[in-house]
Amino acid sequence: MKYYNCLTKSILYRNNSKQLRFQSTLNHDSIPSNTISSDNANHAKAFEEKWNNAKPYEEIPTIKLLKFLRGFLPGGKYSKLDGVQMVMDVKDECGNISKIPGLFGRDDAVMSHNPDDFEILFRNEGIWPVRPGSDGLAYHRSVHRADFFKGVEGILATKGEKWGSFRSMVNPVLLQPKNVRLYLNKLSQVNKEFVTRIKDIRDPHTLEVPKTFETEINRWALESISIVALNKKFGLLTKNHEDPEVAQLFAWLTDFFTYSVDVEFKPPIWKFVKTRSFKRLMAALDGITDLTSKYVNEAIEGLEEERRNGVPEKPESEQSVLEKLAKKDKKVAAVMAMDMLMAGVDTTTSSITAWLLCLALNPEKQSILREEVLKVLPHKDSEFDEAAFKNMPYLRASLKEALRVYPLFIGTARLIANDVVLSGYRIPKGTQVSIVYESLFSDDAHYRRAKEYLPERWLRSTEAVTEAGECPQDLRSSNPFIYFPFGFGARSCVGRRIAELEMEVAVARLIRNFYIEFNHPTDKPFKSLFLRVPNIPLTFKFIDVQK
Ligand code: HEM
Repeated sequence: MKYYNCLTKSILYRNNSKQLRFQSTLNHDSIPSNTISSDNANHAKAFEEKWNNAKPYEEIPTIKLLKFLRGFLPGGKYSKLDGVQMVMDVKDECGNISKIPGLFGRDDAVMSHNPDDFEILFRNEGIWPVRPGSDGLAYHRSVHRADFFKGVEGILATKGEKWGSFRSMVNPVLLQPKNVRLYLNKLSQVNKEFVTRIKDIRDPHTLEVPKTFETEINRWALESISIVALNKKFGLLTKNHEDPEVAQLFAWLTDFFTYSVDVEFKPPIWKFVKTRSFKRLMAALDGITDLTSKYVNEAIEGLEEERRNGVPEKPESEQSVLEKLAKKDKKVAAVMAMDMLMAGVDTTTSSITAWLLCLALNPEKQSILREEVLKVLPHKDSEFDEAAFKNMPYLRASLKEALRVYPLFIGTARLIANDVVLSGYRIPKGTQVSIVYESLFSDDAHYRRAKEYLPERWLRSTEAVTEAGECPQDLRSSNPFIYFPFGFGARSCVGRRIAELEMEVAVARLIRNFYIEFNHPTDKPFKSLFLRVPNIPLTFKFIDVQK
């Protein structure tokens, strides 16, 4: 009986997600035009009614301008809060939808915690969606270092058609699973080195790694992304782990995320007076630009020298993202490689930390994962077979669940491209709307047993997966518009496939080699800068798996 219940729910769930995909790629050309016009007319009428019945924009609960401003002064209530705490404080005061007053020339921003609004926002993000919140980076690239970035400001900082042409060039290289899997073996090599490094640095008695393990994960992350972006090995997990240039790069990346919070979320005084945070942000971005462009130039020169020396072009499977894109446009290739180095270190560091913590704190789930890994990696140093690697549902599910338990970002934002009604209020076209999903992830109203780490939620199984007879569908949210850790739509994370592959290859190798434990307090394991970063010493215990 349980089997049939699960089967039916599974079919319903799949239909639901198919519908979601269909709607998002809806091609009106394939629908008879008379259907479109009558559908459009009905839709317009229904919307007009909804709009007329909605409450005016001005009535959205808000915090009075002066009170809000005072909150940021020394001793004010926001002055000591991090980004997430501030967002939650506003939610406590105003409810599920609120309006953050615009200050110093910045527009008001609407913030919604209501999942019914999320779908409406994404359906109305327009052809070239704009995600606000990168003003500092955009200023750096279009004004401060216009000399360098002129005309090619990169994905993170560009808007409109220019962003569209950039993205359409990099999507086929970065997002196609076929292209990404080409890096499987190279990444596997990095992770064998990671295993050796862990054995070298762990305490021989306690088997715990030092408090500085976060830096080792940073090194793993940069080593992994530079293999993909530049086809370059820094050797950070072997002989070059103390590379001073790379240590400086990590410091600049930390500054980038730290000072971005002040520049993007606090009153933008920097638009009038260059504040200390603004100057430090520009300095960090200057450093990142100069160093990553040095790496990119070295990689391009290396390629050109090979050509000059008559070395035949490498097969697709050997080429880096830089090499593939350079064939289309050299400058785009260089800026994209820089974006990847900027966006691909702290993101994967925090996410793999989250995953390792979840597995360490849930040894029974770790054992299930190890069983699956043993089939694909029968020996500790076995290589990944692509077909077998594709068939690792528990690995994939356990990553998805880790990103639910400890999400990297608390939400995302868009400039809305049409008039819409959100949570019963009229929101005019052009308004900045942030959606915050993080508190929904840990809410039992949306996820049964929300506080528990249950990778089973994300399995496709048609059988009951828990002792209580629950199927995966019971454990997932019935609203498909709640869970999107990599964002949604055309402006979603371009590095998603790479990030997933890097982390999956790493965790499979680590779990094959070690039983992982964490025997220290984990009350607040992450703090919020621009993104979540580890907040505790990552003293994992790595015990060798014997066979
Ligand atoms: C687990 C790791 C990662 C997570 C959870 C993550 C998540 C995200 C999210 C939520 C967004 C915003 C999406 C939206 O607004 O709809 C984003 C954008 C982006 N991510 Fe990632 N990311 C990760 C790793 C990476 C990596 C490794 C790269 C480098 C290749 C990368 C490059 C980017 C870029 C360039 C954008 C901007 C895309 C655009 O605006 O068109 N990310 N990411």
